[in-house]
Amino acid sequence: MAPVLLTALSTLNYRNLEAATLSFPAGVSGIWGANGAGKTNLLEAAYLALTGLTDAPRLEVLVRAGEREAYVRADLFQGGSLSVMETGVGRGRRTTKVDGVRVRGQELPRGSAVWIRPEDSELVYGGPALRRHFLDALLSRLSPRHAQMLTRYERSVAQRNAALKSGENWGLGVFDENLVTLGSEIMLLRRRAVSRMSELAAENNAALGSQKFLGLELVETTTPESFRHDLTRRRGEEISRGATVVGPHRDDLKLTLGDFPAADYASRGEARTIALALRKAELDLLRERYAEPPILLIDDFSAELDPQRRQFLLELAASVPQAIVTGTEAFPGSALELRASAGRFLPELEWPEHLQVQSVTT
Ligand SMILES: Nc1ncnc2c1ncn2[C@@H]1O[C@H](COP(=O)(O)OP(=O)(O)OP(=O)(O)O)[C@@H](O)[C@H]1O
Repeated sequence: MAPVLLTALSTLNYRNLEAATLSFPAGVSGIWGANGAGKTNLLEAAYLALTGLTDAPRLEVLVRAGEREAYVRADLFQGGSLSVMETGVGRGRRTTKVDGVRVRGQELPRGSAVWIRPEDSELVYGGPALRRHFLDALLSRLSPRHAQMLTRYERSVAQRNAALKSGENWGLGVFDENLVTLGSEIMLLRRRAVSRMSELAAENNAALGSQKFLGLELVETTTPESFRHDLTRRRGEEISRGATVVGPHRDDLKLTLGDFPAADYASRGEARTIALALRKAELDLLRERYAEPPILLIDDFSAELDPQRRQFLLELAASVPQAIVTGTEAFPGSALELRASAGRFLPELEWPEHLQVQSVTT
């Protein structure tokens, strides 16, 4: 099967990026430049165009200050043909098109990219919500059914919480039915995925040179069998707190390193290794599911000072059909090298002479 490739990325009014279309070859594209040049923004734009996903707290932060709408377009070579995916975002709204036809965001090919970032360490140190989000975002990309269940479950929790807050407790039974049906299925899907993910993450952690075993465990607030009973049992507490206190929306993905919880005991370096092991597990699972490795986006390679993790990233980038890697220095072995400055990305030779880095002779 032909590999999945991002052949071109276009952006307009996207954060600090100058309106442009960049072409990418197969292999590794290295993008380097000073802090604040727009390297992360470029990968974020590529990830949004490819998957429809963004972690931005509000869509309008993606729009260049002073403008009303931003636009990203990915030309994707997949399954032997080219498709054009376009996303437009503005305050609280988004439109997505594939080959000119409007689609819902979930209909984009979600297995097409994995984004590795320095802030992934927060998966270890951050709260349960971050890990739940990691797990559910991945599961939603692996299974449209999970994505659908999750949306409906979250809506049910919100409605139930509103009823609990308003004191309209007579209707809770109807919400409970929905919650138990959807929540139980989510728990089962999560259990299956975590079981495979923990094998892969442990392997990757060892491949990264860690001597300690990385364990992943789903910590559930209830089970499919006892969900209904637990809702009834804790009704008094729920009414006084105005919130649904059991269910998959309160579960955690606990990480242990050796004998200890990683969140409390892992060093910065160990946390970075765990985060990389998790992201690589994400890539492995997407590759297993879609039979094709996703496009790999690696942000700020040069922040990685540890030789073993650097080597791991180098090999990982070389192992997939296409990777785009950013850093403050050139990435070894790139098929394409672009220099970033003030939202512009050009091959070194194409920079106007007065903007080129002067070599200093002593
Ligand atoms: N909506 C926006 N409009 C205009 N500029 C923005 C917007 N959002 C972010 N920026 C600016 O984009 C610039 C580039 O940010 P980016 O995170 O991409 O830099 P970077 O090259 O990855 O830097 P670093 O190496 O420090 O990670 C920042 O200076 C930021 O202020």
